[in-house]
Amino acid sequence: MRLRNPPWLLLSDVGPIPGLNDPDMIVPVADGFLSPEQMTDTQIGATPSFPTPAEAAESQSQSQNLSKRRAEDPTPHLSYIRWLQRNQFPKSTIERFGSGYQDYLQAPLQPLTDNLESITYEVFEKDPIKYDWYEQGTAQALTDWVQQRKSTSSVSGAVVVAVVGAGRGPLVTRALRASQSTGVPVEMYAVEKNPNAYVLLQRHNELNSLWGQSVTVVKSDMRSWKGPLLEDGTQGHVDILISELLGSFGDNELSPECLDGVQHVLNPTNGLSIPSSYTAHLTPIAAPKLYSDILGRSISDPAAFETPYVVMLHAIDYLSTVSPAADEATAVSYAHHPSQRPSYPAPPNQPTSTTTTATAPALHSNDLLLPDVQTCWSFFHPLPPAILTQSHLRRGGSAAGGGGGAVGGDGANEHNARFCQLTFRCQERGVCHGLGGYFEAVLYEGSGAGARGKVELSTNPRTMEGKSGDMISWFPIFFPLKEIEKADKGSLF
Ligand SMILES: C[S@@+](CC[C@H](N)C(=O)[O-])C[C@H]1O[C@@H](n2cnc3c(N)ncnc32)[C@H](O)[C@@H]1O
Repeated sequence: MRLRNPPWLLLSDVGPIPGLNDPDMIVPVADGFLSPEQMTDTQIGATPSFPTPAEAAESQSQSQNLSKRRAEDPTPHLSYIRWLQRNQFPKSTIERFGSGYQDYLQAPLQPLTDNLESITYEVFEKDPIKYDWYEQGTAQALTDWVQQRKSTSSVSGAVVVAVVGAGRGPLVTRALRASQSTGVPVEMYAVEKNPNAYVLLQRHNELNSLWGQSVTVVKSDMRSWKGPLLEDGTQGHVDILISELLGSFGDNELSPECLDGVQHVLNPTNGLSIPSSYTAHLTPIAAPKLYSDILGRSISDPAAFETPYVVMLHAIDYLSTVSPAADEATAVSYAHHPSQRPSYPAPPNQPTSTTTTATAPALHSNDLLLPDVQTCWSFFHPLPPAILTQSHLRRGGSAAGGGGGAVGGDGANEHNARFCQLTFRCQERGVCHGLGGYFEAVLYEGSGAGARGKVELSTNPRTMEGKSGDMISWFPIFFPLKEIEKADKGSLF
């Protein structure tokens, strides 16, 4: 009932529907039948208390003040189904935001190669969680900086902060707010290579009272930025580099490559990056709808199966699951789990006396299990200087490395190549059409006495609720398999 295209519901063995052809007997749509799309948020969000079918029929007839004939409700089954449809469980924020995007395959963004459009930034900026978390992480980092008495890279003593890949500037605003709320002064830089976004950054600097022309806006690829220009004409360092260059699978929008390229501006002793690390995660899924869509595309596009897709996974099944008991930490964060939902009353054909004590319909055993989402690999920033030195030696194919291979012409990026082998156990028979991919990121983790925990982002269905529930900026990624894999109960992938 909550699907984008709601299903037809066929009632069988319910007897004739009196007056089916009598227009007076037909319950109008507004009285009894609303598709999920027609419901308002309040209707969707109303907490259902689930009366018995008889109560549903009665309250409906009362509230609608129908004629006596209608009050008797010759079709309580229909009334009940309609009532259920009106009282569906609330949609999560991402379900509301992604309505219309379910199972819609999109090519991942390439913000390094392409310049994003203003509307794309506007969509990012609607995220109710991401920017708050960045502000919190930055505030913690600034507080720790002062408490740990670290020296700064500025003459004034202010902490030098640069937002690299600033877009239209929301992270700059959040960093300035963090400075304001913590009372730690900052010297602020905004670096952006997209000429359209650069113009907006300049405008913000002129018009936004919080920015107050205090931000140095730099139009540059971060990898060729030399760092803050000092009064004596030399180049200084940055204390905190803030970026948001993450793709649905963590590194797939080239965050590691960009941040490695700007690390030379970072304060070599105390400099830190927000985010400080990110990890990629996978789980095998059955996704027949996505598979047939990609199969269709492959007729005209031979690379259709070699392409990862960003997609709001919907009509899928997790093939490998684990019991919540095996993982209490993640079970706690699984607040929308079906087992925690209120129970529906018994179906209409049960006697009234038993419906009041009815229990929830039997859940499929898979409903009680969590997807087995495993970690593939991690990236950390800043990198140990020795790794970057090695990378520089490899650039251009020097004797110290070179050869290239799969990761680029000259081997300078070999330290960012990753592979992994994972084993998944299948609980039920199924067909694996591909892998669902997710990421987790640590924005900031305090250290030492008084540290206030990690500030993290996650799209991993196992941990998202606890780390950044309601975040909407990223849909999962889907890696299709060209040769689909049949799996038996208990088999291993
Ligand atoms: C995902 S957007 C994030 C924008 C903004 N920080 C936000 O959170 O709304 C990434 C931004 O980084 C910029 N970017 C990507 N690679 C870059 C590079 N090498 N140098 C400078 N900017 C870059 C893109 O143009 C884009 O504006």
